[in-house]
Amino acid sequence: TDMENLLIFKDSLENPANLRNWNASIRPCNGDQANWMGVICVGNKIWGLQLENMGLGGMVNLEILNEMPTLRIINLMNNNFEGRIPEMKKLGELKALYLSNNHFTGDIPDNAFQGSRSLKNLFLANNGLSGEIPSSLAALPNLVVLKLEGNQFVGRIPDFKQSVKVANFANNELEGPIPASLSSMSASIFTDNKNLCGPPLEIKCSVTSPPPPTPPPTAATASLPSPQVSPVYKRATSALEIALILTSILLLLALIAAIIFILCKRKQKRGESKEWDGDDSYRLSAASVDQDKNKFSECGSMVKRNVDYGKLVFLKGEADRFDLQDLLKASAEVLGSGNFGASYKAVIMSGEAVVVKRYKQMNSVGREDFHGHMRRLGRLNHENLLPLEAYYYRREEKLLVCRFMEDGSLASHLHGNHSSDKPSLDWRTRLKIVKGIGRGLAYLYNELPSLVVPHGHLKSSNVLLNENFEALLCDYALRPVMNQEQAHMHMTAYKSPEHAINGRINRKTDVWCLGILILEILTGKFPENYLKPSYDSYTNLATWVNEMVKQKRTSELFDTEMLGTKNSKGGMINLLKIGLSCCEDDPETRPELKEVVREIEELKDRDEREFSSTLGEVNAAIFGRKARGGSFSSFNL
Ligand SMILES: Nc1ncnc2c1ncn2[C@@H]1O[C@H](COP(=O)(O)OP(=O)(O)OP(=O)(O)O)[C@@H](O)[C@H]1O
Repeated sequence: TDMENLLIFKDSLENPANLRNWNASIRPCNGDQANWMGVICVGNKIWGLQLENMGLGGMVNLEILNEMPTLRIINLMNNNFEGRIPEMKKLGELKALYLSNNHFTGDIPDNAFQGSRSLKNLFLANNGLSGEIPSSLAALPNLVVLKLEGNQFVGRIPDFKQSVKVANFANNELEGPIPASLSSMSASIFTDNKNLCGPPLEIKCSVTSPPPPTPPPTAATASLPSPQVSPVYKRATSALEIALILTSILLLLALIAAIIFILCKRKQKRGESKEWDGDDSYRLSAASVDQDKNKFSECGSMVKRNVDYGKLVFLKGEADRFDLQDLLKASAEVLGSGNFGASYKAVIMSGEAVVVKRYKQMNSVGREDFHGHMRRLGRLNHENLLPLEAYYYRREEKLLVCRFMEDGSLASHLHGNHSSDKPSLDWRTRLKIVKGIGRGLAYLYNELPSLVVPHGHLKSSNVLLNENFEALLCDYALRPVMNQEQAHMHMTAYKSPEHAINGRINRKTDVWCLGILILEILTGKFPENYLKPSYDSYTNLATWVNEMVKQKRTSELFDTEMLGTKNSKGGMINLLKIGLSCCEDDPETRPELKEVVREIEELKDRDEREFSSTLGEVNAAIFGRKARGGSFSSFNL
């Protein structure tokens, strides 16, 4: 059984301390819930192994995994596994094999991947693999991502017939012409090899003579440590060049000293006045904050005793309704400590309730650019956006203020406890919310065309609801001012497959977030539960939905707490298809946001079509679309 196989696998490990709960007394899966660490379950079947970064090692018995035909993902990255890569050809349905950053060695048999017809992602980077790249890889029909960098592969790169989207062959000992199918890729993925030639490299291949040696690096790459930098080139660094470098360093030091001097002078001029020299057009002046008086205790910690600080900057052109002191005096309630800092509900003297969000990691732009961006956000005006009312700037910390929404977030409605006061959202309301989200997003795309991800952090806790269940997006367009590292770690956009695979986000990334949100709204499942600690593109809510559809369990997908679904299944299925199309791994096959919003607008809450008649079609649509190239229009029933 799978359980026995996994126990054999565990026994072969040197240090399985992290797999303590793998024992015969508990079943690995309980439905979709995993009882065993690192096991992904779908319907009591072991669907994946997510054992990244677990300190596992040794010459493990990977062959045993071949006996588990339900496996779709094997992720053993960042461990200390040794030995040879097993032949995985028995696992015809395996979609992703992640073995990068281990100590696997030896040749891979040429036919090792014969029959791995579903394999999409293969990560073998940074091991000690040698021999030729197996030609069976080049014939895999669905391969999309191939990472082979940092090994000792020799010989030629086989001619990949399929359309591999992301690949890396760098840092091996490969030689010969780069196959035409890979010639449009970036040259950087072929760097540091023995003797590769042909496009995209600028080295021409010669048929008669051996390929020319690697040329000396260009100025742009000269400073990078590279084993390919020729010793001749190194010697060519003349005394004159060294002298030039030294002179530049001296000039730079002089410049820094001058800047420090000017800054000190300026500070002296300001004297003891701690007035914040903000943007005059916003009449920013200092306001003394007496911390002892504040009841806003948590937030009070943001200010130091007896220091003057700037005022809140109001963005809506109205007279300042309250100031920082009012906020500090207000009774405050912690709404949550989000990923970027805590959020508070503060009720000020007038009885008005506002939300104050503290951000400590919002320093990616200087003061002027920050003000500029806030003003830009302040100009936005749409019924599906929660307006940013005011902000407060300090280098170490920013506060963003908006209206408190009594009716809470979409997340609390979907995942909170329901009562007669707060019943579960019915289908009609869910569709209305989706339409509102779509309109809000489309507006952001129109108004902020220069942003790669106009929202960037779309998720159900950032969709608030008013008393009529209209959706209002919040926390939008903050990416440009957020610290890179924080953004990468916490913003929803950075959980997209494109970011997981090649570290990039793009204009379709918000579409992916919208897709996941639609699936969350329909299934009632919380997407974070489907993101494993070591996120990869194959473990998200969409993967689970796709799997359920494949198993013909579509009727089980929908949130059982969703009321008012009678005579509406056609619309629900159509929305499910739209959601799944937004979650295509490959951004190019995802529809444009405009197109998605148009499709959503066309949905009706009453769709008389019979559920059963659409079920077969959704299966066909989901599994046929890849073969048809993923066109959105292929979803039309
Ligand atoms: N204006 C608002 N009115 C009512 N509730 C709000 C408002 N803004 C945020 N909330 C709720 O307050 C809670 C905390 O929000 P916060 O933005 O700090 O964190 P988050 O959305 O959970 O995560 P993240 O930090 O990633 O944005 C969330 O449940 C959110 O839905």
